[in-house]
Amino acid sequence: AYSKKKWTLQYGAISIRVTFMSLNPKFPCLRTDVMMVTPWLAPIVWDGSFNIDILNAQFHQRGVRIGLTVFAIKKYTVFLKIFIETAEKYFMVGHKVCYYVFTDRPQDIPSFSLGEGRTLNVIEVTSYKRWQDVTMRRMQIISENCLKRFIYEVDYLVCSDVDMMFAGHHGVEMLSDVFAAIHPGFFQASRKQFTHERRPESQGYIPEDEGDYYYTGCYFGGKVEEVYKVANFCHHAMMADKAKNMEALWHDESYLNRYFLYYKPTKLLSPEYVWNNYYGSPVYVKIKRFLHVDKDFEKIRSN
Ligand SMILES: CC(=O)N[C@H]1[C@@H](OP(=O)(O)OP(=O)(O)OC[C@H]2O[C@@H](n3ccc(=O)[nH]c3=O)[C@H](O)[C@@H]2O)O[C@H](CO)[C@H](O)[C@@H]1O
Ligand SMILES: [Mn+2]
Repeated sequence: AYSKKKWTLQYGAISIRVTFMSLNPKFPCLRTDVMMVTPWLAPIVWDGSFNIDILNAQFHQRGVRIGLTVFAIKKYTVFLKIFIETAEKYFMVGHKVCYYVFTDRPQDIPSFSLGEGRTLNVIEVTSYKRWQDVTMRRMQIISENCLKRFIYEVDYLVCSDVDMMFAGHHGVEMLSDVFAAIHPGFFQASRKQFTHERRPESQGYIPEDEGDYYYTGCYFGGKVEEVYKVANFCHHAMMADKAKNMEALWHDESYLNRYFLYYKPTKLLSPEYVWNNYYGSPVYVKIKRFLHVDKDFEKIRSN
């Protein structure tokens, strides 16, 4: 049942020919067309790389509680309905889930009928005039709530953009001490093409010859203690730049990438977990689990 095969692994511009013993086809937990592990041995989650029954049993045994944070500030409240409705269908089904909806318009949040073991908390926050500040200040609010609330209520946190809809399974295979998702526009890109912040004066700075992957700012998470460290770092980096009248190229996403360069994620999510139809349908992405909802930027970001 076992045979020797030659496979090619791709890491940025480097491709390596390797010989593997092929695994029992009944447990095909290996993909040979994509990179499945980082050079620091963190798994990269792709369809076909895990057995969900084993994982569910493990997480149920621990009675794990998962928080999902999402911000719906100003006009972005319109995205919430489809976000929550599709999360009910696909996000951590069968586990204990706590949604945390941060908004400046609590009266505009509809009520949802939720599955068993799932709750939704609406938390009122103040808004900012510039959309860039709205997106960046999420880090401050997340870090503060880690200490005030999340640490007492959940084990893991998943932090997401709201202009998204779930379209496929998002389960406990995602969870790890600290995880990040590869941005769908950059999983085949080389280091040179990553749109990191390149000004050395910025706290988001990543030198040209560094940077492992380009991570999206719209989806990350981990244990509450770890998410606290991520969010706290990003918020302080942003404030230090602000004091110098600077703002990193892609806002919170740039600071997040800087954090993960020196404090590597323990698990990576493939772009299946944050797809955007703008990038078409490459063969590697066999399932699009999470999709950007199209938006009229000018309309939705205007005050
Ligand atoms: C897929 C991806 O890489 N997403 C990132 C990208 O997103 P986008 O260009 O998709 O940014 P966006 O407009 O979705 O803003 C990020 C998030 O902030 C919240 N929001 C923003 C404005 C507002 O008026 N009200 C409000 O609630 C909302 O949760 C939204 O989803 O760039 C942003 C910063 O430039 C963030 O890093 C996003 O995470
Ligand atoms: Mn978004």
